[in-house]
Amino acid sequence: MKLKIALLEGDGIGPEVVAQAVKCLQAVEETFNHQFSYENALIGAAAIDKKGTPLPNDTLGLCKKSDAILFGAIGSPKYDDDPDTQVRPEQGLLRLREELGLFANIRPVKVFPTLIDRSPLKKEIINTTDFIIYRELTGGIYFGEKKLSDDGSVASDLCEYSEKEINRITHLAFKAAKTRRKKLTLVDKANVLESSRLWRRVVAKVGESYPEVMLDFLFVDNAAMQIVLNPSQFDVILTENLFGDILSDESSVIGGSIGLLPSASIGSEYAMFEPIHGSYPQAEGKDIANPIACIFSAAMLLEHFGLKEESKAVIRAVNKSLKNNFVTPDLNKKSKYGTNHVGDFIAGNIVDADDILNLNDENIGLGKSTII
Ligand SMILES: NC(=O)c1ccc[n+]([C@@H]2O[C@H](COP(=O)([O-])OP(=O)(O)OC[C@H]3O[C@@H](n4cnc5c(N)ncnc54)[C@H](O)[C@@H]3O)[C@@H](O)[C@H]2O)c1
Ligand SMILES: CC(C)[C@H](C(=O)O)[C@@H](O)C(=O)O
Ligand SMILES: [Mg+2]
Repeated sequence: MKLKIALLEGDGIGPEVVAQAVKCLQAVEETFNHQFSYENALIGAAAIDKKGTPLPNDTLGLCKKSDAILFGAIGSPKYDDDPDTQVRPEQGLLRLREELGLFANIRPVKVFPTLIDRSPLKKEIINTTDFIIYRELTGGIYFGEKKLSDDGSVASDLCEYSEKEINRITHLAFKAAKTRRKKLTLVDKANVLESSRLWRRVVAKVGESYPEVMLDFLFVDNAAMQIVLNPSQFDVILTENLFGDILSDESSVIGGSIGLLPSASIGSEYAMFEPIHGSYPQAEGKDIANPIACIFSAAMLLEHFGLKEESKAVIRAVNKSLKNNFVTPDLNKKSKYGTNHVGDFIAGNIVDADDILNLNDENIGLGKSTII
């Protein structure tokens, strides 16, 4: 297959983790005889520094003419520490999601058996965790009107949702639940927020078309507790933009590191693949960032294009690195392996299943049916 992939490395550890994911994609090309082409473009603080804007037009243009986008991370302390700055790296990512209509952000959360002792949570609580968060990505408080009074003493961010926005992601989440354990939990704050009450009405209505899926509702404060108390109760979590952002970082604790969690941002025309973590500026240039979230994002990219064996081969190679303790320091403080070594190991172990004897593939995958 031929694929044109836009690489948006961004800031901080972004370029380092994207480089490892590209090594893996190149290994997939060789092993499975595909032809992927890669083109880089600027985004975030790197784009502000060079072009004065966090999403230059040529970056957006490249994304629109590519088959898929692989994104690293954006953000820099230079902007985080200055609340008065008008131009911020994060605006680049948000505008990109909006311009490309990437309304569904799919974040699988799974515990890898080899890492079970790395989690700060007890083994018996986390060992059967396998859920997936469907986070609405182009609406809500992120995109509502922002106001600051003239004297700067009052500020507001509007949280607005339309039936249409809720409908389209809800259908995707129900379809995913149908192929999994057939349970969908809507996380909201319907006891307080009008927008959450609209979510409940719309989701309940859409649910009538998916009678085989059990639908339940959870308030977000309770959900934040349940995720660490009893994560295996969840199958598909559907939620709005801000709640999904927060709950997914929380969920990453279950698996042992945020450096493991990938995501796919999907719309009706475009698809982008992005780790859930940020630019981790403290680690920039130190060769310590975990590249697996970005490598798994590349695996989701492959799965998105129906390259299932290829995606599995990447995940199998990651599993091998975890099993052999070939990991970055976030997973083992004493580890002497860095971002590059781990990336090389994983890329070097991407093989076609046909070439493996006694293949035990039971535990391969980022969980049940991550992409639909
Ligand atoms: N999608 C994105 O690009 C994205 C996501 C979140 C935050 N950000 C931005 O990133 C910057 C830093 O934000 P932050 O510190 O709140 O979040 P962060 O995700 O960058 O880092 C938080 C912590 O998570 C851990 N971590 C993150 N990525 C890791 C990796 N690959 N390997 C090992 N450990 C990892 C580190 O302990 C780190 O201190 C900010 O400017 C923020 O706006 C960007
Ligand atoms: C950087 C920020 C805009 C972004 C978000 O809040 O969506 C990040 O936290 C994420 O999870 O991708
Ligand atoms: Mg986030």
